[in-house]
Amino acid sequence: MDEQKRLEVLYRYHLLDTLPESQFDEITQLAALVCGTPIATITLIDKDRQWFLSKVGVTATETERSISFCAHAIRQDALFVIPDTLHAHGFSNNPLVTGHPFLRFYAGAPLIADDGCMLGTLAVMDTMPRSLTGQQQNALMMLSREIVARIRSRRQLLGLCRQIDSYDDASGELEYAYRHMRRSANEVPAAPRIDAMPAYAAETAKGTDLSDVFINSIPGIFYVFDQHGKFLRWNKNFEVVSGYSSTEIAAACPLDFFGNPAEKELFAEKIKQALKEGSASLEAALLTKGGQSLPYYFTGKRIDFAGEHCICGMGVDISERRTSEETLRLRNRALEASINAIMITDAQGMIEYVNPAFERITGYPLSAVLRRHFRFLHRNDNEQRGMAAVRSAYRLLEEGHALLRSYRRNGELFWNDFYIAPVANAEGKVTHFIGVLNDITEIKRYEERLEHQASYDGLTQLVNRNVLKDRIRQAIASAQRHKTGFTVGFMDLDNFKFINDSLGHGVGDELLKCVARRLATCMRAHDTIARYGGDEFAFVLNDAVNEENVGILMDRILKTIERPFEIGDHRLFISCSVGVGFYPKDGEDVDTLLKNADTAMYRAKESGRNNYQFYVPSMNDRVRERLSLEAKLRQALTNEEFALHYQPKIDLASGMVVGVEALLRWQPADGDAISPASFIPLAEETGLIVPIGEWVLDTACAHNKLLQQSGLPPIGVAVNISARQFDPHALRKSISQALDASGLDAKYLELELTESLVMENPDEVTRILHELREMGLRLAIDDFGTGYSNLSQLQRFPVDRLKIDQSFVRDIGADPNDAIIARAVISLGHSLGMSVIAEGVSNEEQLAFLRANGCDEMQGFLYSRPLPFEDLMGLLTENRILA
Ligand SMILES: Nc1nc2c(ncn2[C@@H]2O[C@@H]3COP(=O)(O)O[C@H]4[C@@H](O)[C@H](n5cnc6c(=O)[nH]c(N)nc65)O[C@@H]4COP(=O)(O)O[C@H]3[C@H]2O)c(=O)[nH]1
Repeated sequence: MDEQKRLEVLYRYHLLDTLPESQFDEITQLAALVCGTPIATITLIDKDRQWFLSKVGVTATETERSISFCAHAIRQDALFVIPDTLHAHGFSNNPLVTGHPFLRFYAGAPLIADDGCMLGTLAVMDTMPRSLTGQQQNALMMLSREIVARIRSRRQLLGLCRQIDSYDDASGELEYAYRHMRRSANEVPAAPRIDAMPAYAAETAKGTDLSDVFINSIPGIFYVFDQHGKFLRWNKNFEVVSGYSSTEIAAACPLDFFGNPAEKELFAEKIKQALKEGSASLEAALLTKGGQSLPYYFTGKRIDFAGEHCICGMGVDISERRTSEETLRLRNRALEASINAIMITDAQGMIEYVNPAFERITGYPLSAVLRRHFRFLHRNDNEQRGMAAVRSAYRLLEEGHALLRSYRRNGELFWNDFYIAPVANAEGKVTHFIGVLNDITEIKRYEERLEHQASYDGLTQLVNRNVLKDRIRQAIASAQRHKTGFTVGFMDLDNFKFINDSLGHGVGDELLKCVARRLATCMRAHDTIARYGGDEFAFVLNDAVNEENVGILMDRILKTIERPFEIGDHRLFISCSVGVGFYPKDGEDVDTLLKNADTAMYRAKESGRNNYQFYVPSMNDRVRERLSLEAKLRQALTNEEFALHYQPKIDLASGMVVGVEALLRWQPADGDAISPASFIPLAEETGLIVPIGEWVLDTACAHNKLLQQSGLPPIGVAVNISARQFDPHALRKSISQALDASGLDAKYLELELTESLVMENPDEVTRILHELREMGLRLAIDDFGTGYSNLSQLQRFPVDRLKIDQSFVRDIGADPNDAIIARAVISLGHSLGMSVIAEGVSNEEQLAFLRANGCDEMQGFLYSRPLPFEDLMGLLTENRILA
């Protein structure tokens, strides 16, 4: 129907701008009562305004049509409900929502005239979001039809009045009818008094008062009682629920229906309040005839009925509400007590609630986040990956989960394991989302730590061997793609074990860290350096295939590592050996490349350490040899393949043998004798030098004691100690054991330490040498002149003897420099209070030079080669004097 036609119909009813009529007010009061709302109106929709034919809880008589909810409701012939205006499209900004009376709930039942024309609505409204039960909705629709029925009869009455007005000769009967009808149509009806009667006996009220049909359709109990507490009307339900008959109710007073004295008193007060203020409500237990207490919500309004103030009231069974309130209370409590942060947003993501855990985790209290979009938690980090899942959940109204970087109020990042789920209303429409925020920052950090531990070396923070292998794999793939190559290097620190053993693991660890840092300074950002294990490092140089350039880099590494390290009070000197392999020349897979670089590194060690070697295939032959030698060496001790030979030391002044040097010989059972120069370095590298060294000490001490026991004059025996044996604790122990077992006096045992060993870490060595001296031993520095002795350090060493290296002795006659050095060593030793011995003396010329320059002792082929023990005994017995 078009609007013009609708307005014509509306105007024909002559309803607009009329005086209030109690027959309509009664219905609005009932509507408010039935639906439990503070506001109810009968609204007629005029051209530009809505006009209230009757109203409860509203002061205005009309508003503009543009802001009217009813203007929307009349567009449909069913009940029009807005559960929450703030979430209803097109209503959240309505001035009646944002301003007084702040409407949050609206339900309007259309007033449909006979010809289908919409006159307006019967509407109930509330300032809280809510819904209506099915029964309440039915009641509202029924009341709206009742209004239309009354409008219709009102119109008929008005028509009749007009007809009667036109008949001057109206009869007295008609006159009476006219007056009566006029009252009904336009004036407050003179409702006949209803005396104490059963509900269905109040015939006089029918037609002009509430219809029995309506009363009995009201959910819950309904009653009207006068100021004296006398029941005038009630519905059938009241009788059913209370268990009392209509006669009993008629004889009862309202307070009889309460068992609890406090509630009785309260109800009496509420009656007074309703009579005085117009309305009152309360929750109390209704006592049935059977003695049952039923939780009920009572509302009562003052009405003028039967010529006096009465209370028209309803009672609704709230057992279910109580249960759901209890459930709600529990749920609320769970929300409040939850350790997870929980937030409730509307369907657009605007926050409506957050629990205390939310404030604890994010630092934001409820007041700071209310009506803000929850995305503020992600600050500028809104484009992170997890946000797509969250947005899609909101868009598709479904559950979602994402790991998000969220930010606390203080700006700190936290990892948010975020779950959201949609919440639908009674009609199945999604109105809200509930979000659970789990702060998993600690777990995430732990995972990162684990990940880091799985990839990085905890000490140096370099990547570990697993990552190194991955990087090599990547480098191979890239080199294959781009037809290029790269370099793999293996680096091992020389004599690291000595530092670790003598200075402790703390110093050793610090040194490794410093080495890692220095190594990093030599590399480019896209190269990889890894700690391979122990004192081994490995690296991958991407794109580096040129031997010359790589050689320059290797030199730089050697020089960098050579520089002294200041660790605590220690100034440490260390060198390294590096092996290098190129892809694809030296291996096309990870393992081969690493193996060959490792082989080259061993070659560098064999070549005197502190150098680098590029891999060449022949190195593998050497490695194979070395491996087989190592296998044999491991068996040599148990197979008793070692022997000691002794080379006499001669006092140059007397020409007499004053001592011997023990030199190790290895005669494998199934092959030729192997020179110590070949197997001692291998024994050092493999650690076998330790048990072998113990055997040497034991044997040398035992032999020397045997010499003394055979009646020969006591002489000293010198034993070589290599760097790997120089673990102070183990060394002291094996020396004590050897002396104890043999019974040899410590003063007859001399230890020969190489100059390089002594000078590498002079502070530490000085301390150990003092300890050894305290045991009564004698100490000598072997191969003197080959290292770079620091004279001030030398002075501090508690050493008895310097041994001029045989390389200087060999060419004394031929090379003037060697003669100068030999002479310098002699005078240096003497000036420091040490005796000086020359080794490798093989001819008279050398002997003459040494004598002429005041050297104290000599040893060498000139007098005797190293001899098996039995031969030594023969030589000493012979007592041959050096001429
Ligand atoms: N050309 C020549 N050589 C002479 C002459 N007089 C002695 N020699 C050799 O010079 C080396 C001296 O020993 P070293 O410098 O301590 O050098 C030793 C020492 O560093 C090491 N070594 C030998 N035995 C042991 C041992 O029991 N323990 C440890 N740690 N090292 C040992 O092996 C190295 C080599 O020992 P050897 O082969 O026995 O070689 C010995 C000896 O046989 C000579 O007049 N002319």
